[in-house]
Amino acid sequence: MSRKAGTRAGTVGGRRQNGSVTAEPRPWLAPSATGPVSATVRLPGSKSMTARALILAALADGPSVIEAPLRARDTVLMADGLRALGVEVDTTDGDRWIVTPGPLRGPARVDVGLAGTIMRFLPPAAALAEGVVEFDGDPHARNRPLRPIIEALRSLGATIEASPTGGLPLTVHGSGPIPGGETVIDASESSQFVSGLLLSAPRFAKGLTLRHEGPPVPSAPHLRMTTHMLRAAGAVVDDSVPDVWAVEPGVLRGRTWTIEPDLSGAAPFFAAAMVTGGTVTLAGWPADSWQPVAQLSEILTALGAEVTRSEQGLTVRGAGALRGITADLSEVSELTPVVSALAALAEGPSELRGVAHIRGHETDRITALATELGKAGAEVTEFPDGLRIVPGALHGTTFETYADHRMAHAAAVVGLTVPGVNLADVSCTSKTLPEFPELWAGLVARS
Ligand SMILES: O=C(O)C1=C[C@@H](OP(=O)(O)O)[C@@H](O)[C@H](O)C1
Ligand SMILES: C=C(OP(=O)(O)O)C(=O)O
Repeated sequence: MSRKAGTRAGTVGGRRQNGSVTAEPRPWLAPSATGPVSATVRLPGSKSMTARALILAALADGPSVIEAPLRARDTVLMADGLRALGVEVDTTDGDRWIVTPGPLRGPARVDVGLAGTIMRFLPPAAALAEGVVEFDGDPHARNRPLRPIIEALRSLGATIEASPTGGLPLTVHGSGPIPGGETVIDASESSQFVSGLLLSAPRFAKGLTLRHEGPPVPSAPHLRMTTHMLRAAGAVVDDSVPDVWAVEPGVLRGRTWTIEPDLSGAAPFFAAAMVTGGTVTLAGWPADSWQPVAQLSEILTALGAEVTRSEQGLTVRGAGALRGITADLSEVSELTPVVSALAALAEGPSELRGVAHIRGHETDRITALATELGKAGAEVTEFPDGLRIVPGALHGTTFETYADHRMAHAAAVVGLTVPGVNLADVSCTSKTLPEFPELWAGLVARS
């Protein structure tokens, strides 16, 4: 599995649906392992880092290069959205994207697909443009929370028409950079509200002082990724006061971004080592990462894995049976589906809490996991903010994926040791790793 092959095979094609491009449903039988899986995997770049690099490059004072980007539906649609706004994004070389900023302008139409990063990171950039910019996406994208960031943008000077629910479809009426200044937001439904505002804030006339008020903001490591990358682009950011972020108005510098392999995308591959008692190494892992590797290691270790870092990369070794865990996953909520799959295969019960907001992810992940793992034979109780999972004698089933890539990853993990797990549609993996079915089959073939 070369990183090159991984980045090259990205496809985003398919039938048009509600103005968006989605793939044809693709039923898929999850392959079962015949023994321990032992492999070194090379995965494409982080979705979150690629999205941030694209925005920061588009708002910079000169060209930028994005090395080892993720080429998947979320990042391809982000690049398309920036192009629609007047930014040149050359993706001809899949390993080295070149972004050349230009004056941001409408009229433009942006298809957000089902990407939280696009629907929350691009409207603030559109508020810097001259002209009308329209946003819409997949049917479920209209249900994902957006109101708090739209209201914050309005209070900072933007003119935005939104649907009656406060979300998509929406239209930004731009007349050049908005004033910016101070505002308050409740970002408990998504850290991306904060990240989206901060990324464009250096270009607001007065910068931004943003204060969060409400239940805790989830996904703290993603907020740190945002402030790290802003500073790396030359922005002056103060996050010394909890729940307050101040960004000075100023110039963002064009630069070379090197994107780390996607840690969340690696989670199912690590899970494969754990479920089969094998070893999986993620190659190309940097010594100093901007992704939440400490949190991932802690959770996988609690479940019974051994996690080590070496020159070869980040290695997860299945060290025998899986243990049930009690964990607060709020910092790494996007891992909930794969961790739930591991919990369903563990020796004892697990309780995963602190993730109420994942009901607003690609699907309501709490209900979806309860339903599908329940169908496979686990005893699952839903809480408003999580799940209790009691493993049972699991059996094959048709596993719905709800257009959610991470539901597909969870099903694939269960299928390693449970024959007959049929995914109703694996095409949703194109969101962040279009080559997932082939990479997974190659991995399992090595068991
Ligand atoms: O900023 C980002 O790149 C992300 C932040 C998180 O969003 P939430 O805070 O909505 O969970 C995470 O779950 C998502 O996959 C990516
Ligand atoms: C929550 C996720 O994505 P998004 O960026 O669309 O919110 C995810 O990838 O798990």
